[in-house]
Amino acid sequence: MMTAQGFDGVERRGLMFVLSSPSGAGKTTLSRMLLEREPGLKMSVSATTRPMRPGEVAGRDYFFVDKKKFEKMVEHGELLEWATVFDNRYGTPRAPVEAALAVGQDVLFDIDWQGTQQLHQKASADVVRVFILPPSAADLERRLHTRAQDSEEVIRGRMSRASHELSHWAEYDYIVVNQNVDDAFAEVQSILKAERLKRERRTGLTEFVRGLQRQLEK
Ligand SMILES: Nc1ncnc2c1ncn2[C@@H]1O[C@H](COP(=O)(O)OP(=O)(O)OP(=O)(O)O)[C@@H](O)[C@H]1O
Ligand SMILES: Nc1nc2c(ncn2[C@@H]2O[C@H](COP(=O)(O)O)[C@@H](O)[C@H]2O)c(=O)[nH]1
Repeated sequence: MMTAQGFDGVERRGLMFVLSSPSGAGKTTLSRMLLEREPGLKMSVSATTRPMRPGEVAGRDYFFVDKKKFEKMVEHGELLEWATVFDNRYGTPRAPVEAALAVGQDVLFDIDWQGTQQLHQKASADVVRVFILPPSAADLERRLHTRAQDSEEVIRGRMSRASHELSHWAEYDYIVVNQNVDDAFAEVQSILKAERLKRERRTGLTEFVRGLQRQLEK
């Protein structure tokens, strides 16, 4: 049983908090804000076969591996989920996620709809799925350009896939439109806080309430 200590001292199961969106809608930005401001949350660092972008750090942003190494990870069952996205392979290393949940941390994922489906099939009760929408197609394209980390060709490819990515919005528990980043962050943070309080994952509630009753009946 994977349990976490809630901030109020009531034990609960750790949760897997997933952000998905079309490329450029703001998952990485919102993830960084969450990690800075939410204690008890750990980022799942994915493995990928895509080339490193300027400014990215191996082991922090991704584990950059070649195709052969990725295939070995799949073969050995080292990935909790994996998918091909924009012609590259991406996958979630299993061990760090299980280790974090075991010591009572929640885990944050920036993964696509295919990975989200796989996680949900494996552990639906512990997965919270949030889909981030851009306010408009023009904003999405502008954001991919201002990020200035991908070639024109890559940006065109991502824009042409955006509509297909969007088509999976209804598979998610929550939808956040990222117009103003502070507003979107506040919404995502509220979702996390509320999900942490859900009765079903607060395994220590029965004991906590019994304790209260004992005190009241003295
Ligand atoms: N609300 C916002 N308003 C304006 N710019 C934003 C907003 N949110 C994020 N951005 C900017 O948009 C760009 C893309 O954001 P980000 O890298 O977070 O997207 P992403 O969804 O993680 O993309 P990818 O899936 O390609 O990794 C970044 O330059 C980021 O600073
Ligand atoms: N199924 C998975 N999808 C992943 C994983 N890590 C990242 N992603 C998604 O890939 C695209 C592109 O990411 P980028 O960093 O190249 O812009 C984006 O939608 C990510 O959410 C993963 O481990 N599994």
